[in-house]
Amino acid sequence: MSTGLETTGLTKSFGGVRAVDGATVAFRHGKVNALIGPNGSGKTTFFNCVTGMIKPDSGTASYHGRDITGRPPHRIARAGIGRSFQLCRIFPRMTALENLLVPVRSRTLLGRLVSARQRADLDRARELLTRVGIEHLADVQARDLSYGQQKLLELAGVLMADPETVLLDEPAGGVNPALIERIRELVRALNAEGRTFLIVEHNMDLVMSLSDHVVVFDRGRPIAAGTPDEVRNDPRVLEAYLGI
Ligand SMILES: Nc1ncnc2c1ncn2[C@@H]1O[C@H](COP(=O)(O)OP(=O)(O)OP(=O)(O)O)[C@@H](O)[C@H]1O
Repeated sequence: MSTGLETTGLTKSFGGVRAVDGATVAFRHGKVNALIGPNGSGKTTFFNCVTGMIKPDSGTASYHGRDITGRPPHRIARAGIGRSFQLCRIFPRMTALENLLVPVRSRTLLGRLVSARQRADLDRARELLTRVGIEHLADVQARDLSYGQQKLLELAGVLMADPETVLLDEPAGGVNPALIERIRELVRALNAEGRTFLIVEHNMDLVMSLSDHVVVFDRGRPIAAGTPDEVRNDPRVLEAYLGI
């Protein structure tokens, strides 16, 4: 079993609240992993710690055995981890296509000057819009896309950097059933091509149908991990969710 992203004793407090409390987790590399748990159990904070958005107070995060604890987001991205956000991060007045090109272009000055590179980026952006099924919306301003379409655009944006591991924060939240189905198929296909996924999601149907490995958080730390069937039948998980 190959491990990519791992944490040991990861901890982050906000004031008196231990949002992440000594979390030791190993995700399965090459697989679809899900991180689930009740509201406020620390999933997003955990995500933010491993992607460099916030610095943990203590503990470590590593990727393929290399320490990434507290590294800035661009360094972690360069190591091969891409992420989406719970609330879409897009530029509303830019078109869908422009949204995919902005982060790439601004990455290096050289990149901006080399037209062959620009053409390659443009080709890739169009290819990814097609891949997520919104190529017909390439020239539409992002603010005029539906919320689900914006999420697909954000996924395309994450894929622009060609990350080996993709972290998705609530990809199905607020998205209509048809687009949830598309997201499910996309994750399956991208995973079959070798991409690892780590998904924070409340939609249990999506989690259970998509994941190889599910980690359940409660009060800032994992309380169970295993296949969907294993966690579904775990009394600790039922207790955390239902308080029984
Ligand atoms: N920036 C912050 N300042 C203060 N408290 C925070 C901050 N971010 C998170 N928290 C608190 O940390 C705890 C964990 O929150 P977090 O958002 O990580 O949980 P979550 O599992 O992602 O929740 P949800 O499923 O509702 O998105 C909560 O009690 C939350 O109120």
